[in-house]
Amino acid sequence: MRLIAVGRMKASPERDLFERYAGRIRPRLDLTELAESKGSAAEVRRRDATALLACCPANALVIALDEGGATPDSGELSRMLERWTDTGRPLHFLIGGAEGLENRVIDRADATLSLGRLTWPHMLVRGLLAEQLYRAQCISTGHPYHRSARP
Ligand SMILES: C[S@@+](CC[C@H](N)C(=O)[O-])C[C@H]1O[C@@H](n2cnc3c(N)ncnc32)[C@H](O)[C@@H]1O
Repeated sequence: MRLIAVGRMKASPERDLFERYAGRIRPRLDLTELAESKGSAAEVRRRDATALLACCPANALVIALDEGGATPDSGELSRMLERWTDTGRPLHFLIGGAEGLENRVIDRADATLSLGRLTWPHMLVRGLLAEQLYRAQCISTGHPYHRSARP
């Protein structure tokens, strides 16, 4: 599994959060960081989109992180992750930069995923995603990390 994200993360609490959970995911979640683009908002979105898409091979199953994407609960995400994994295609998760994702990225994506309607800082989204992927795997394997009080 690969995460492709705009921006280079310095040593920070956000980086610690990402590494804590990314290190627990199997197979590991590899990170590709892209340099922040410069220019107008539209140029930044276009350059980010070009760079993100260039990292996705034709056979990749692309999941774009976007506020307007699908909003599964953790159990549903667990089942989605199982289905994506079962395709045998390499999973590529994409996180945009400060200007968000151009429509080209959404159009290429096989799925979109929202972490809620609130806009999160893109560096924090990495850690949130890694935690949810780890949680999804724990649900699939019955690991007690995930506790659900709901049916
Ligand atoms: C700071 S946000 C960009 C906000 C931008 N104004 C927009 O409308 O997309 C940077 C990136 O973080 C991710 N992101 C932020 N909040 C998110 C959320 N609630 N769900 C999923 N992804 C999110 C998306 O990939 C987004 O492109």
